[in-house]
Formats: sequence, structure tokens, C-alpha cells
Amino acid sequence: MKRDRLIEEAIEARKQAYVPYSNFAVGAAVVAPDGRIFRGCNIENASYSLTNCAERTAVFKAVSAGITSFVAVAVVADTTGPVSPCGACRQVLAEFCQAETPVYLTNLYGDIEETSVGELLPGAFTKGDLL
Ligand SMILES: O=c1ccn([C@H]2C[C@H](O)[C@@H](CO)O2)c(=O)[nH]1
Ligand SMILES: [Zn+2]
Repeated sequence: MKRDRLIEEAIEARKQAYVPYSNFAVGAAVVAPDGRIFRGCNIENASYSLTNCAERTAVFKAVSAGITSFVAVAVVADTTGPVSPCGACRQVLAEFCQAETPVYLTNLYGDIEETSVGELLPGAFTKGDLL
């Protein structure tokens, strides 16, 4: 199943997490319109606030490869329930996805919450608001 394949990609991405401070590894994977998958992990820094979350790493890798829209997203972490993306990542996903774009929030224990970018950030500030 496509969903499960994407979650596997996020699990693989998580293995590259650079997390010497929190020891909380997160993986993400986003799907381009042509089906290509971009992986991301969280990347921490001794200057803690410079940390980049897994979701934004995946999105920024894709954007730097010329992909500026996504048709599905998966995120995984070692949480008791499905992982919950931070506000910054919700805003970045809103920039490059449709409100209906599916987001699979998961953990290492098989819990899967199927939500959407619009549900994660209702009323997002978007480019249309700049007019
Ligand atoms: O959805 C999330 C939530 C947290 N983190 C990272 C940021 C930091 O490295 C660590 C602890 O907050 O987890 C992510 O990458 N994605
Ligand atoms: Zn985040």
C-alpha cells in the first residue's frame, strides 16, 4: 500500500536523525506529484534553536530539487501515540500542500493517524493573504 511505503521511507529517514541533545529522532517523507519521495530527519545544533525538524528537512530538500508541491506526507517518531508536528512545520507544509493533502502521523508501534494539512493548521496564513 502506498501509505505504508511512505511510512517506511519516514522510518528509514529517521535513522539519519542528528539528535545529540534531545535524543528524540524524527523521520519524515514527502511525495512529489511525479511520485518521487524525499526523506528528512531532524538536525539539531549546539545552539538549540537552530534545530531543523524532520518535516522541514524533507520539504526543503525537495524544494531545493525543484519540487514545490506535495501530494502526501508521513512523519514518525518514538512516541506513545502518533507524533504531532510542531507549528513551524505545519506552516511550512501549508505553503507547499493543499488543505486536503493527506498527512500520516505515526510512531514505531504501528499507530497511524490519517489527517490532512488543513486539519493540522486551520486558517493558515498563505500567499493568497498577501494580496
Ligand atoms: O514533529 C516533530 C517534532 C519534533 N521534532 C524534533 C525537533 C527536535 O530535534 C526534537 C525534540 O523536539 O524533535 C521534529 O523533527 N518533528
Ligand atoms: Zn517542526
